[in-house]
Amino acid sequence: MSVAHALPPATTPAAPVERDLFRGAMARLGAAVNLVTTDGPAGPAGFTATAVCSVSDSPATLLVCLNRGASVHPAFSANGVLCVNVLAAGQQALANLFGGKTAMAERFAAARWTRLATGAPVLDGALVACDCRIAGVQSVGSHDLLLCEVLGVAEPGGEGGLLYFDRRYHELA
Ligand SMILES: NC(=O)c1ccc[n+]([C@@H]2O[C@H](COP(=O)([O-])OP(=O)(O)OC[C@H]3O[C@@H](n4cnc5c(N)ncnc54)[C@H](O)[C@@H]3O)[C@@H](O)[C@H]2O)c1
Ligand SMILES: Cc1cc2c(cc1C)N(C[C@H](O)[C@H](O)[C@H](O)COP(=O)(O)O)c1[nH]c(=O)[nH]c(=O)c1N2
Repeated sequence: MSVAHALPPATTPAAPVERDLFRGAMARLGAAVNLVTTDGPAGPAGFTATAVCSVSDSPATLLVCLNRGASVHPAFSANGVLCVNVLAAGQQALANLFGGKTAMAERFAAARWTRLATGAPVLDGALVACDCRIAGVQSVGSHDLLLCEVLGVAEPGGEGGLLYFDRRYHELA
């Protein structure tokens, strides 16, 4: 039997699905949890992000999706640099702090930080940190897609992974 005969006929939906259906689908797409930080003329800022992925290894490029309505958005635009701190097992409290409506000083006071070349904060105990320059930005719907050139990588000492799946955190050994 050919592959075509094994598949039902295609349909062509007229429009994107509604928001809650989409979010329910995305809740089943597990992802790493990251603190994305910045510093520079607009001062320090940081937020929790799961919408982060690898784009290209030459040049080394990451994608970070940032809601334009987030309080941190102007700081990332003005500073032009960021660090993707991939969280390790046990760092759920930091993920909640940087994902809520908490004041920026309180977010950064909860952990220890160093810096690499760009000056964006590097989280002590992260699994890995990618120090980046924002090389391009494209707006899609509610979010800005930040295309980030990776200028440096550090391993700040964390062990074990942290995933966000089914609206909960899960630790990986
Ligand atoms: N990509 C994002 O912007 C994103 C991702 C995860 C969580 N969040 C924030 O955290 C809150 C709690 O999330 P939850 O997973 O517990 O439940 P939820 O039902 O609000 O979201 C389920 C999933 O949908 C996706 N999602 C949520 N809000 C989105 C948005 N504005 N744009 C694109 N994708 C989105 C994410 O993959 C999320 O894990 C969300 O309401 C949102 O404010 C945002
Ligand atoms: C687990 C999880 C994952 C994400 C988020 C939250 C949480 C809890 N948030 C929301 C984001 O962290 C939040 O909007 C920021 O903290 C900014 O909040 P304020 O606008 O400063 O209150 C988020 N926002 C975003 O723009 N892109 C993303 O990928 C994610 N991912």
